[in-house]
Amino acid sequence: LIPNLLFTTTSVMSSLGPLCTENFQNVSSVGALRSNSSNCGPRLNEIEIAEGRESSSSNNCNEKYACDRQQQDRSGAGFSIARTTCHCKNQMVSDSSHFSWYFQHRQYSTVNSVKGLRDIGNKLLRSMPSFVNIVEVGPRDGLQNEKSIVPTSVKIELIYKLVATGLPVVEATSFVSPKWVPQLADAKDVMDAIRSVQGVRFPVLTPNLKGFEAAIAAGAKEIAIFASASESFSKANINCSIKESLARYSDVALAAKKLAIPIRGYVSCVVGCPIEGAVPPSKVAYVAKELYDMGCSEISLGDTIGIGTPGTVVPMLEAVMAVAPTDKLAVHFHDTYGQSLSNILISLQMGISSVDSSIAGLGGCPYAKGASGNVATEDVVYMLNGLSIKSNVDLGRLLAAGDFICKHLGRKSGSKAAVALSRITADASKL
Ligand SMILES: CC(C)(COP(=O)([O-])OP(=O)([O-])OC[C@H]1O[C@@H](n2cnc3c(N)ncnc32)[C@H](O)[C@@H]1OP(=O)([O-])[O-])[C@@H](O)C(=O)NCCC(=O)NCCSC(=O)C[C@@](C)(O)CC(=O)[O-]
Repeated sequence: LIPNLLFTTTSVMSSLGPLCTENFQNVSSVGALRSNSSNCGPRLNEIEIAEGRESSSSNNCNEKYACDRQQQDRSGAGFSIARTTCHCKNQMVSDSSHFSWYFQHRQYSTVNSVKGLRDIGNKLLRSMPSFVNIVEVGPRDGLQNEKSIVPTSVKIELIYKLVATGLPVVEATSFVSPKWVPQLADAKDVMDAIRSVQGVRFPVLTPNLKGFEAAIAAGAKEIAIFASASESFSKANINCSIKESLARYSDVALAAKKLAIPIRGYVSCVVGCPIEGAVPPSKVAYVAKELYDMGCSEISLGDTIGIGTPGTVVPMLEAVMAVAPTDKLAVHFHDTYGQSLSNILISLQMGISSVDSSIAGLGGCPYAKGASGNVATEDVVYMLNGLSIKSNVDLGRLLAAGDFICKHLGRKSGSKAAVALSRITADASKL
């Protein structure tokens, strides 16, 4: 391996200006765009490979960088990697506020500059939050649709691995009818195993008082209730009308309040329903307001079948923001049409700072035929890092968690970032 080798992964933002390397087709980092002035370094948010060395933070490394561009490589899948050899007195630059990870004895880190982002004269980017709270839904939403029952021990290990990434919230399981969702029939055992884990919130889904009581008995400290903006989906998912569901949830909310248990509320089918088609924003706003008035501390807006685009998400968010405070809202996108990251980006631009996602893009609702997985947590973190938005989640550890569950399920990761990063690592090991 060549020492001091720097790899840069990038995604298209070419309209923001030329880079110091010719024909750079992809640039993922706003910071990188800013920093790529004529002297070529240091790039911000680059993925660095510094074999066997600790990355160190250095503010004055900029002047000490000598940057010899070597070549641009194009892998089979059209993914381009610019290979650049950089020499820096203090070795690779790393911002300790960003992630680093270890893989095959090399250290990877992204370098990013919050200041860089602030300096950007682009009001769309400036309007975004500086921190995003990621709600990991993999162990629940991700696994609930799996045909073969995943052993409880695997679910527990997955949760431990997710906790180790720094994720602040991991939706652990559901206390729903095992006749409806057999995969999560082991909810009590999962909760037993994570009872003593501190510092992470583990909300669980409760569809009624029976589920609430079981969840509390199992040690749940936070619950989630889930209504729909579509009548037909409400019937298919929880066997009652929207009105009946809200009455049920009102009882659950009351019981939760008595125990000071925080409640997360979901609205599903926020842009479309697998049975009814388009769902008007006013219906979403109605259900969101009901949940807000019940005392939900956060309301997650779910594009259950992943058909939304920024064109449909914006009016939906506008309608909901008119009835509930923006800081109480989260977004929950499935990636059926590959729109989830653009939908998240526009949501961030509208002031949302809480995003649901699922490790390796696992997921799908058993009662929403054809819906694909949730947006992958790895992809969300990769994008946030590129935007200099903190999440305190370690991408390397996420990759390990995704790898673990994908191996168990015997399938490829649904995260594009995870697949691409594993390819880079494979390339690097050949050098
Ligand atoms: C709501 C019910 C229970 C109504 O189901 P039901 O059949 O109308 O309920 P029931 O009261 O007639 O009870 C039927 C049986 O279930 C039992 N039961 C009843 N409640 C519970 C409970 N809590 N826990 C365990 N068992 C329960 C109950 O005791 C009874 O058992 P039996 O007497 O026949 O032996 C059912 O429809 C259900 O569990 N649905 C959950 C479906 C589900 O989990 N779907 C996936 C959620 S994903 C989602 O909603 C979208 C989201 C959140 O991810 C966001 C997005 O992507 O948009």
